[in-house]
Amino acid sequence: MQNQHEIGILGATGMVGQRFIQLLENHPWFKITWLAASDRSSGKRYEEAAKWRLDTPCPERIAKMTISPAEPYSKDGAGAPKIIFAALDADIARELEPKFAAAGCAVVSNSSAFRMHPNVPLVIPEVNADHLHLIEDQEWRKESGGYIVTNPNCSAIGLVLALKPIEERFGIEQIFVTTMQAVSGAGYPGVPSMDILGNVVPYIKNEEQKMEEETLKLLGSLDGEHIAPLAARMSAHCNRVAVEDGHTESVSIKLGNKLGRPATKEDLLEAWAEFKPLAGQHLPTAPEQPVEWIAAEDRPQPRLDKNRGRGMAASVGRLRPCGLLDWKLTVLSHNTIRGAAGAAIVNAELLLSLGKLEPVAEAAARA
Ligand SMILES: NC(=O)C1=CN([C@@H]2O[C@H](COP(=O)(O)OP(=O)(O)OC[C@H]3O[C@@H](n4cnc5c(N)ncnc54)[C@H](OP(=O)(O)O)[C@@H]3O)[C@@H](O)[C@H]2O)C=CC1
Ligand SMILES: N[C@@H](CC(=O)OP(=O)(O)O)C(=O)O
Repeated sequence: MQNQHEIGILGATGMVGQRFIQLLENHPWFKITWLAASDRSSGKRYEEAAKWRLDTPCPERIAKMTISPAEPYSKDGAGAPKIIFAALDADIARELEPKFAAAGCAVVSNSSAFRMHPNVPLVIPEVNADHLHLIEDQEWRKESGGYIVTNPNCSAIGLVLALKPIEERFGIEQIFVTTMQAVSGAGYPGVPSMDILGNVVPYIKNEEQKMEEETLKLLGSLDGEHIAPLAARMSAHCNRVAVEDGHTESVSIKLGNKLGRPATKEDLLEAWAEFKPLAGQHLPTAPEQPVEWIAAEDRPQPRLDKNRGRGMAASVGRLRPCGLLDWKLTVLSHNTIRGAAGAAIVNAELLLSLGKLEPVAEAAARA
C-alpha cells in the first residue's frame, strides 16, 4: 500500500483514544490528521487537553496538534477525514456517530452504541468478516457512502477468539464465563482506588448482558440480510479486579456434535493452533497466531501474557475436563489493545483491503 489514508479520532483524549494514537502513529496505511474530543478540549493543543496515561511517550507531532470540535464539518467548511476511529462513551456515540456516517464517513467504532443494531456489523476479522456485508443496508451508505462498523466489548472479544475455532469444528451448545476485568476498562480515572485496592467488585454495569448478546451475534451466521445468532445458551459473571490491563476469563463450555465423536484435548489444541483465518491477507495489525496456547499450568496471567501478539492475541491455557459441562479453560486478552483500539484498527485494515474505504463519492455514485 503506497498512499497513506488520512484518518481522524473521535474521543482522542481518552484511554482508548490514546491507544489509537499509540498504535496508529507509525501505521503503514493510516495517518492521523484530525483529533476531536469534548468541548472541554476542543481548541486546545493535544498535550494541554489529554492526560497521557500510556507507557510510551505521546508522539511529538500529535502533542502539538489542535483538537477539533467533534463535528463532521467545521465552521470554515473543512471536513473531518472520511475515515473516523471513534472511542466515545456510548451515549455520546449514539448521538455523534450517525452524524459522521451521514456526512459520508466510514465510522469504525469501538463503542457499544450500535453493536446490536440489526444493520450494523459487529466484527472480529478472524471470526466473522462476512458480517461486513450489513453495511450495504445502512441508509447512510446508500445516501452518502458513509457507514458504521463496530468491534465488540473488550471481554467478549477474547472469549470469542478462543471459542470460534471450537465452534467451527465441534459446535458449542453452552458457555459459562466468569471475568476478572482490569481497571483500565473503566477509562480514566475510572474506579476509585478506595473501591478497588485489596478488593474485587462483582459488578460492571451492563457488562454481562453485552457479553452474552455480542458473543452470540459474533458467532452467528449471516442469513441473507440478517445475522442469526449462535443458538447456544450462555451465562456471564463480570467482576472488576485490581489489575492494570488485561481481562482474564474462566470459561466452561458444552460442545456440540459436529465431529461425530467426543472431542479430545488434542482436538481442541489442534483447532487453536490451526486457526489462522487471515493468513496471507497481510493486515498490519492482525496477529500471526490469533489464539496462543500456553501449556504452563499457571498461565495465562495478565502481567506476563497480555502483550502476546503485540497485544492482539488471545492467550488460552488450563484446558481440562469440566465436571458440569465438557471442558474448562482460561482466556486472557489485552482490553485496550485487542479489546478496543487494536480491534477497530484491524477492522479498518480489513475494510481497506476489501475496497470499502474508497473515497465516499465513488461509493455514493455507485449506490
Ligand atoms: N477502556 C477500555 O478498556 C475500553 C473502552 N471501551 C469503550 O470505548 C469508549 C471510550 O472509552 P475510554 O477511552 O475508556 O473513555 P474515556 O472516558 O477515557 O474517554 C472518553 C473520550 O470521549 C470524549 N468525550 C466526552 N464527551 C464528549 C462529547 N460530548 N463530545 C465529544 N467527545 C467527548 C472525551 O473527551 P474529553 O477529554 O474532552 O472529555 C474523551 O476523549 C467507551 O464507549 C468505552 O465503553 C471499549 C473497550 C475497552
Ligand atoms: N466495560 C468494559 C469496557 C468497555 O468500555 O466496554 P464496552 O466497549 O462494551 O462499553 C470494562 O469495563 O472493562
